[in-house]
Amino acid sequence: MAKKKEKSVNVSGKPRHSLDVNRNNGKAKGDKSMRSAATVRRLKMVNQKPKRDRKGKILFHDLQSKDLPNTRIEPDRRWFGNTRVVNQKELEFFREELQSRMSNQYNVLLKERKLPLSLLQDHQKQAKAHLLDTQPFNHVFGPKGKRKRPKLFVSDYESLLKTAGSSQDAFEEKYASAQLPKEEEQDGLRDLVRHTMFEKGQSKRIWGELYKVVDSSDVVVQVLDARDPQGTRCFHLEKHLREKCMHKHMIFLLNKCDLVPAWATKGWLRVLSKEYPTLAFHASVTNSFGKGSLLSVLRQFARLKTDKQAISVGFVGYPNVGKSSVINTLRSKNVCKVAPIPGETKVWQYITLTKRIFLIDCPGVVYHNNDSETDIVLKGVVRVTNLQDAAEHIGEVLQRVKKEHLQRAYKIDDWADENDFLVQLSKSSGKLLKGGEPDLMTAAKMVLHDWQRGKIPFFVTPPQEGGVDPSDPDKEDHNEAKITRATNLEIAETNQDGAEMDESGEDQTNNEEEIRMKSDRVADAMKTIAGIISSQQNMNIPARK
Ligand SMILES: Nc1nc2c(ncn2[C@@H]2O[C@H](COP(=O)(O)OP(=O)(O)OP(=O)(O)O)[C@@H](O)[C@H]2O)c(=O)[nH]1
Repeated sequence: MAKKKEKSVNVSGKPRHSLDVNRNNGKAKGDKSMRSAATVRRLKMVNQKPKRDRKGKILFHDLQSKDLPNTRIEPDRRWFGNTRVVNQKELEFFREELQSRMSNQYNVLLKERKLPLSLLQDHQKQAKAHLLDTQPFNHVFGPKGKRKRPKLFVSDYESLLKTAGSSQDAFEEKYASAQLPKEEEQDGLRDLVRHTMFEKGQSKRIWGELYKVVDSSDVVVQVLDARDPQGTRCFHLEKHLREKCMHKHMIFLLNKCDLVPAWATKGWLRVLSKEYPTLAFHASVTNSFGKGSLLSVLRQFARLKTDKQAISVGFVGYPNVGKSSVINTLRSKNVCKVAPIPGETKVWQYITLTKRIFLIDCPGVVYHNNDSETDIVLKGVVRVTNLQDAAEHIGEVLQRVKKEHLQRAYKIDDWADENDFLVQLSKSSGKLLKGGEPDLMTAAKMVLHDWQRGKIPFFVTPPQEGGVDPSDPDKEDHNEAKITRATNLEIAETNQDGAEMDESGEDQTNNEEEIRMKSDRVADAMKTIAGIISSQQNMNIPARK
């Protein structure tokens, strides 16, 4: 039997090799004279040596797999849920495109929360040097990186310390000399006068009211005085809205356009429309101008916010520019208190215009700037009755207003200086003190009152564009094309990404459909607004003759 068995395994009849795993076939299990299969395998493993080249570098090793598994795993966007993987080029393109879209006031971002806006903002927030802002990606990180070493201008630590010390001394010297005159100027009395009289509309309470109104509004209407639109603008608020509340819309309303010539109003409309949609307005319950246009614009904004039951429209601006008057005009009745003195509106108030539009009146806010006391008085921020040195500001009035207007308004032919003007005025108007002395203070207040109420014609001329004389009505057409181009609307098509991200086919189609409808609606609304704005410029604007 043993012979038979041997034949079946070892056909050749030769003794088996000591490294043959089947060598002990047929032996009893406990027989230790032969290597077990496990021992043979272990020994084989130990004896396996790698093949090396002449320099000793391993060419291959039996224990090492010849086809190395690919340990790099391809990124798959599905791991991250609703995200996309983009390369650096695409990212840069996205940033530039979105930045340019957002800087245009005539664009509206739909589904803003679905856009990775942090990609835009985060990189600005980073305290590091913004290398990629100044150089393309390939020049900074790519294989052909061209980054230069910083120029330190010092060779060792000691000289670095020395340079730092001397530059600090130079800075302190410069800073101290810059501070000195300010400290000298600050005498307590002057400060007190400035505080009580000229800081109206700047209190914390008033700013609180402004932010309450801005926070509650979907559309912010900045009411500007047509006589000095740039002087009554709040750049601070505009920046705040641009940076922090991009979903809110802002429009400019050039009120009191009846006090300036039509060409000046049209000029300002052209200039300001490039930044925000701008409308001309004359507030009056019985005989207004621009009411229809403003109502249509507000209705278009209401159309944009279909997700809301109603929109709120906040009216903000300098004191006395006519915010309350505009609201009264829209409602065609006196719902807000109006007065020819600044600071009449004390707190914000809600007024219902239609079922879908609420209006909010805001107290007048004065924005921090470098205005002199006379500028503040002439912007109508201060109540003239409270002025203690009204005559001081008359010189500026005489400078700003054309002589013929003053001659016509006060029936004075000529004057040497402001004092002479006031003396003549007080005599002709009977403003005399005891003993027949001219009451210069009362005469000066009379002039300032007339200025604030628009009885003395004055306005700031709009900047000229491309050498066109703004006072020349024949040349107005040159600018017409420009404004139409400026108001040409583009809609940010950034929502495509949102649609792409949806995995399920049906949802995606619904979403795309919804987005397309919304885009169409936004495009329609914005086009209508642009149409209203450009058509207003062709209307007969009520104007001072
Ligand atoms: N000529 C003219 N005067 C206007 C116009 N709009 C307002 N006014 C006058 O400007 C003055 C101030 O108007 P208000 O509506 O009280 O101004 P406000 O901005 O609400 O003022 P505050 O209460 O200080 O915020 C009033 O005497 C109005 O009659 C306008 O379009 N044309």
